[in-house]
Amino acid sequence: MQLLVSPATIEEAKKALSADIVDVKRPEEGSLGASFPWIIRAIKDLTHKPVSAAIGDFDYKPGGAALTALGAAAAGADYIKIGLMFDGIEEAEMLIHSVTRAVKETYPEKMVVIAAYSDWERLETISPYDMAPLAAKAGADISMVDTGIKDGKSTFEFMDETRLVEFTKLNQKLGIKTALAGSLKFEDIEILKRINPDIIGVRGMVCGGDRRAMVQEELVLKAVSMVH
Ligand SMILES: O=C[C@H](O)COP(=O)(O)O
Repeated sequence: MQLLVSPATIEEAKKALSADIVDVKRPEEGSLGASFPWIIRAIKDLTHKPVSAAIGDFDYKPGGAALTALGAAAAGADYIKIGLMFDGIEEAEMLIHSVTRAVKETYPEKMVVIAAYSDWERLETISPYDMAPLAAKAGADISMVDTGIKDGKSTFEFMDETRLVEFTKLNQKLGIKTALAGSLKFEDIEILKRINPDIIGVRGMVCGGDRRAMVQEELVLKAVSMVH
């Protein structure tokens, strides 16, 4: 299991370099809010670790999503991560295909991460179970869940251990990796190890519990030591 930590600034990224993957995002713009290309590039220049970039909680706009994905890849992101903030299988298929093609045509080695939300029922968006086969079919690399509304409620409040194991196994069967996130806490790490996704993603945990605060280096080190 790898640890992905989401800093919002270059200063925070310097405190997150012990994570396995450094994930650049702009929390003010949403759960998977996109940052600026110059921030992604500057963070990429800080480290040899893989850098991930969130590109937004997207409405059904496949053209905009594809161009944004290519922009994040060109800025240096090794993982390009998009959230599906809409419903509809055909729409999701079109958007996932467009984003994956946009990245892979120019950067076949880069990873495409498709996220659906653990709180999809309250958001009325596509479920992670419906998203996963579409991500696998399009040739994306990682199927992810995160909370779409960041109100302190954790993914575990919407998907219990059984449902997260089901999601992880579905991805394994489809030949795609699994990432889990959404207000995860230190005390969840043992359960997460049992579920055994490929990646867990955190921000609030390493900000002292409040994702609007700053990433703290000692909490990143604590998370790294607990995960590995
Ligand atoms: O990709 C990971 C997310 O940034 C998780 O953020 P959070 O732990 O504050 O919910």
